[in-house]
Parts: sequence; C-alpha cells; structure tokens
Amino acid sequence: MIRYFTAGESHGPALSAIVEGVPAGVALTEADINDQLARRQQGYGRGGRMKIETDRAEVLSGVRFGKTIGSPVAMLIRNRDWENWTTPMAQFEDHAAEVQKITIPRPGHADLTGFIKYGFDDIRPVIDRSSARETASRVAAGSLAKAFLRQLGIQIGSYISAIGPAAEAAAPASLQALLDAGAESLAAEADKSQVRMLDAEAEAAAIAAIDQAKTDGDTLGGIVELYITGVPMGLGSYVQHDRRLDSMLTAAIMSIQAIKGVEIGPAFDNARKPGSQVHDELFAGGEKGLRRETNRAGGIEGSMSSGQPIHIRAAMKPISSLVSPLRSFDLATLEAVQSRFERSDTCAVPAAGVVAEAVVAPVIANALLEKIGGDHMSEIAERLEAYREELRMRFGG
Ligand SMILES: Cc1cc2nc3c(=O)[nH]c(=O)nc-3n(C[C@H](O)[C@H](O)[C@H](O)COP(=O)(O)O)c2cc1C
Ligand SMILES: C=C(O[C@@H]1CC(C(=O)O)=C[C@@H](OP(=O)(O)O)[C@H]1O)C(=O)O
Repeated sequence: MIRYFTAGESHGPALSAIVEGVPAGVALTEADINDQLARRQQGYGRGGRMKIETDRAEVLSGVRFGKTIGSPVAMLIRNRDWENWTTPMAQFEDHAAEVQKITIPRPGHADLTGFIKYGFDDIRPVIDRSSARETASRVAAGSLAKAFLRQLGIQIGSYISAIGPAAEAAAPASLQALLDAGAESLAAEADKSQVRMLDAEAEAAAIAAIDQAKTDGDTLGGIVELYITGVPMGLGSYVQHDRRLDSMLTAAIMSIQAIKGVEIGPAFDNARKPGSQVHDELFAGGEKGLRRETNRAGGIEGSMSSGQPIHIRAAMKPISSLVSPLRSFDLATLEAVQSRFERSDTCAVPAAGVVAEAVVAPVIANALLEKIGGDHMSEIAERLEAYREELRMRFGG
C-alpha cells in the first residue's frame, strides 16, 4: 500500500515527501518526476512566484539503477525563494522583534482560523503551510504512482472546461479519441494550451477573463475534468464505507487547496434526469466484449471501477488573495480594515488539474494492489494480465 507524507513551508528551505509502499521494479527516470513538477508550474494567470521557482526533485532514497527497490522514496524540492526569507522564516534564530507580524487575515484563506487554532500572534506560519506550494510535494509523490500505473496500461490525465464566469465548454469532439489513446494523450493535448483547455473559443474567453480579473485586482476559479483510463473492472468495493473507490478518489481531490466541489461523471446533471436517460446499458460478447456504450456513471458503479474511463469533475473556488481588498479586521486591535494583499496567483485552475492527476494516482494504485496484490512489477503485471484475460475469455473482446 502506497502512503505518503509531505513536509515543508512555502518560504522555508525546501519541500519534501516520503512515499512508502511503491512496489519494487517500477522503472523511473528523473523526468517522470520533474516533468510533472514543471507541468504544475504552468498556466496563464499564475503569480510572480512561478518565475522564481524551477521545481526539481532530489531523490534521496528508494531508487537504484533507474528502478524502485520497494523501500521508501524520500524527495526534496528546494525553494529558490528561501534566500529571500531566511530572516522572516528563520528556524532557530529569533527574529520576532525585527519581522513585522501579519495580523490582517485574508477572507477565504486559512489565515483567520489557522491563527486562532494554533495560538499564533502572527499569520505567517499559517500562510506558509496552508499554501498550495505544498502541492509540489504531492505532485512529486503522485508521479511515482503514475509511473507505476502507466507501466500497467493505466493512465491519468486532465483538462480544464471552465475558468471564471464563461459557460463551461462542452466536451470536445476529440475527447473519445484522446481517451482511447490513453488519458495521458488527453493531458498532453491540454498542456498545449496556456489554460489547459481543449476548445479554442473557451481558451480565448478564459484568457480574456483572467486579464480582466488581473486589471480588476480580482481572481478566478474554474472546473477541472479528470480522466483515468485502462482501469480494470472491480477496483474498490461496495462492502464497506472506507473501501468505496468513489469516496477515496473524491476525498483525495477534495484535499487539494481551494477545491470545493467534486462529482463523478456528470453527477449533478444526472440528478435532474430520469433513470432511463442516465444509466449505462450493458452489453457483452463479440469483438467488443463486455461494455457499456455510454459512460454517464463516470466509470464507477457500486463504488467499484466499471472498466470504463473514470471521469471526475472538480470545482476550484477563486483564489482568495485579492489585490482589490475585501473587508477584514486586525487581529491585534480588532479594528475593521481592508484585507492585505499577499503575492498571489490570479488563477491556478490549470495547475490544480495537474495536482488532481497526482493525488488520485496512489488511490488507484492502492485499489489495484488490494485487488491483485504483489510486491514487484513483473509479479503485478502478470497478475493483472491474467485478470484481464479471464474477463476477455468469459465476455469476449
Ligand atoms: C495550484 C494552486 C495554487 C494556488 N495559489 C494560490 C495563491 O497564489 N494565492 C491564494 O490566496 N490561494 C492560492 N491557492 C488556494 C489556497 O491555497 C487555498 O484557498 C487556501 O489554502 C485555503 O484553503 P481552502 O481554499 O481549501 O479552504 C492555490 C491553490 C492551488 C491548488
Ligand atoms: C508557491 C506556489 O503557489 C503559491 C500558493 C499560494 C497559496 O496561498 O496557496 C500563494 C502563493 O505563494 P507566494 O506568496 O509564495 O507567491 C503562490 O505562489 C506554488 O504553487 O508553487
């Protein structure tokens, strides 16, 4: 079972991750990790920090001769910005007297509640750990599970269907072909766009909306579309609440900073339709084998993978650090004041898509390992192939 922890402050010396339980024998290159980190840094509307950082993971353990060895993988991602923060974020020297305390919380961020919960007199430590800078560690961790899954024919990819107030773009005509080629083809296509959109008109509208938000000192959210292809039938289970694949996947995505809604397939649209227009009819036999000809369930039935692409949609709220201030108050004096601005992205929805890909990878990897077991790659690949073959023998395809 893959488990991981992250550590690191946004303006501390480095971020880190320890990933435990990656099977042995997973082929791994530095690019498998660093390309994902670079993708996470992209996106129109990101702030000044992304010009400072060029995230790269230093792998400290768990890999030998380009393959995992089953032991924990420790990774370090240095913060280039640290050199500008050695005084306000000093670990052992006490600079409290020289560093101005931050006492005005931003509405919508973790500032107010974190300050009170942890008993601080300065919001800085809240800002530094609640920051989505932490998602660089999660993307590094997820890239290991992604590599493991890729080598078993399971791919994860995402694109963005909405940014800001413009109507959500309908799924493009090319979507099915991209999914047939594997969800990483979908992601590669999305990565060609600065906003990771597949529709040229929607892309132009999103860029214009981000420019307008920037001019207005405002921020934007949007919608991530995530797909996982090649998932065999039967991962997860209906028998116990904590084994439900949909609940594990949505919890992982909901754990991403600023994600406030998650649905499997078009769940909210389905809720307004009769069952006859929602449920995917079942077919078997012939060259196509076991199948459904629609995928309105988003690839999950009975909390188990159905064998179809898993489709998850996630809503990201607008960034909460606004140049044009909102009303707040000073925690030191309780005086009503305007919120203060902290360097920030205007929109980070494209990056959130990359993070979503990373956080679901260990969930799928663990559900697969639970189903077929195995400690090393060839054992796992053999067992998965035997399972797929058994289904083909029984149902065709
Ligand atoms: C990739 C990414 C980048 C983000 N960048 C910013 C940012 O620059 N400024 C900001 O205020 N919030 C940013 N956020 C969102 C905050 O981290 C988040 O709103 C905050 O931690 C409070 O948590 P919550 O929104 O989940 O309640 C970003 C989120 C993600 C996923
Ligand atoms: C640093 C990253 O994102 C940060 C997420 C973030 C927040 O509040 O979540 C606030 C900003 O931090 P800073 O004040 O250092 O510019 C973003 O840049 C990153 O994604 O690597």
